[in-house]
Amino acid sequence: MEGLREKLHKKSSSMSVDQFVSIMTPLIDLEKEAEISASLGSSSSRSLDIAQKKGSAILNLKCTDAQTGLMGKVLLEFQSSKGDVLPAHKFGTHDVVVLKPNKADLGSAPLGQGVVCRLKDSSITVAFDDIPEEGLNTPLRLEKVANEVTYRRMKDALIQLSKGTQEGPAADLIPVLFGEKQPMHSKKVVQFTPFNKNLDHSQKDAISKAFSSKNVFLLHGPPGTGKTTTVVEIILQEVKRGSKILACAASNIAVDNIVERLFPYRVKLVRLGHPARLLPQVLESALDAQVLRGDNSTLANDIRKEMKVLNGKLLKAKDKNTKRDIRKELRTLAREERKRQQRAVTDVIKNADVVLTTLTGAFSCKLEGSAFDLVIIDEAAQALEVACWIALLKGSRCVLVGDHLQLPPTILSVEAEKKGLGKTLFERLASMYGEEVTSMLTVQYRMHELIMNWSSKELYDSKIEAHSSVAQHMLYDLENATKSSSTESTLILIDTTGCDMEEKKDEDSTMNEGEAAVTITHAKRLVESGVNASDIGIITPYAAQVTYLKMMRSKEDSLKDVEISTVDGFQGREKEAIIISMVRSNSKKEVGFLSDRRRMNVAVTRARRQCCLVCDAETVGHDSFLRRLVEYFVEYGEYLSASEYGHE
Ligand SMILES: Nc1ncnc2c1ncn2[C@@H]1O[C@H](COP(=O)(O)OP(=O)(O)OP(=O)(O)O)[C@@H](O)[C@H]1O
Repeated sequence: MEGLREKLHKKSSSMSVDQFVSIMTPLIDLEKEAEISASLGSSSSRSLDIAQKKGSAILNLKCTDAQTGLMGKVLLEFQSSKGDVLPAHKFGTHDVVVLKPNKADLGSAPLGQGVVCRLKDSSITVAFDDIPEEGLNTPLRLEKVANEVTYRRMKDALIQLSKGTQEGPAADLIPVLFGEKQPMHSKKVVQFTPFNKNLDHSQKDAISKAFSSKNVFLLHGPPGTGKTTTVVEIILQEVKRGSKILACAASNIAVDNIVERLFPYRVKLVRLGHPARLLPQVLESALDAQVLRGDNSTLANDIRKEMKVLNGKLLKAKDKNTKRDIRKELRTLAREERKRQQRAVTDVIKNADVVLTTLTGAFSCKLEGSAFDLVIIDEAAQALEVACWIALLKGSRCVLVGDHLQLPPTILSVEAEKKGLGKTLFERLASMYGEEVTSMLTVQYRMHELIMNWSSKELYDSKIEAHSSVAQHMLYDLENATKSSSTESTLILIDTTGCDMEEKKDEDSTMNEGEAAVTITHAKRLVESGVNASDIGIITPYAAQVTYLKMMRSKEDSLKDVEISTVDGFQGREKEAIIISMVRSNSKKEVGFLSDRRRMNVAVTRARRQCCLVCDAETVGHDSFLRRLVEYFVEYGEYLSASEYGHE
């Protein structure tokens, strides 16, 4: 019998479709407004210098390279006119940007619009559909534009959702995801012969549970436990059983990751999406590439050639009747060409067993009318629930993959955040149905067990175990690395308490110069002990500290390949050695958003062999969760005072 507590809990997490649609619709608008005002709207009266400071424009650029690639796209590379590191900015790969002459007014027409496809410290590469006709030899600027398409698609999905309860492929799934009907499973334990012979017991258990679920299954994957490995096996097994699958993730990189891992198994798959957003190694499986290879596409091409000849004849023709006949023929050919093109696209999608795309990409008109037996959503705990619905509406069964104990999606609008836009479907279902629909992966393949144990105890009921291949691995076991005072410990705490290293406010962020110096010194010592700079990551919760650390890194040649990022920006990644700069150090003992358990969970679990925490133990220790973290490092690691790192 279900207890009262469970019932109450379910009730608080469930709401009707109509409630969901009416709560979310205005929140999507709020978030769109927030994104527009964070980027550069044409009506913005702010000056360009402020825009650059805010990171939404990069001024004084020169075009340093032009190449064609990506199925006819033009790739232009830009560098700062002075040739140094680009100023701090908020541009990310896949962002939509416009190119303008540096001096042009804010609201002026752009030379072109494109998608960022590569970012380095000193250059940014953008993919344009066509090469801008002029102006490339003059000083230029790039502006970030809000991606309004995403919001439009989410709102359309909400409209479809409110209509779709009675009809459509997801008609039986929707009531289960809103708590109106119970999830169903087949009683039989499903046996299967794995394609991947190395699967561990928790991965196999999760996969058979996924097979027996008739509507929804949550694959809970704590850091390093092989979520993608498990997703790939689920896809392979489902294809073997004859299912047609839509596999999505919030980010392009996660989608490409699955595509790459499916390649060796020769699955019939197609990847939908803008070529500039795809990894080069998966371009061959892109829809555009497959359409170009199809018979219908060749026919469409022949028709276009014929039309060109007819257009030539039309220009020369004098007689009225001849002209009329040619026009008629052209119209027929144009219709035929369109039909062939569409058929080429439909053929590719119809023949594929697995269609892969981002969640917003699942809205593509190319999938209109397609229904899937299974929708798989990776990174589901990092995606807006509304975005998940774009994909979910196309299937009758779903598998959601993620970890709600890591960071949720970033919400720009404070109000939308407060009103629940950031609450994910994964989290909602996990609290509504719990173990009934969930399996957690429990063997991890990334971290030394000392790094893992803290996270396992604090967040995963001590259920995670380290695989023997990583449980004891040390930094000095890496090729070229030597055993030294810097490499011999798995956990290091460098305490800045009493070292006069106070934090400093910087506009809407916080930084700590003293702590940055200590952090850089530790990175240098690791490199001196033979650790590759590219195996080291420096992460910090604060954007201003990232900028300051990058500036310091630019003065140290040996640290060129050390990656520096916010914690949020490093989710999903890993490095052999991670140095965390916690920044907060103040007499009021304020710790701000450091106290979010999920953020520190992500930070610590990025490290494979060494995790070094640089912090003011007295300030951060004011928060009980952070105090336990510091105490853990003191007990199981090496404790050092920042004063030992001061003068290098
Ligand atoms: N059963 C297994 N046996 C051996 N190695 C495994 C197994 N499962 C996963 N791994 C290894 O663990 C690492 C992480 O796995 P994978 O790439 O599937 O996870 P991910 O989804 O990228 O990461 P995370 O689990 O952190 O989300 C990979 O190097 C993978 O080869």
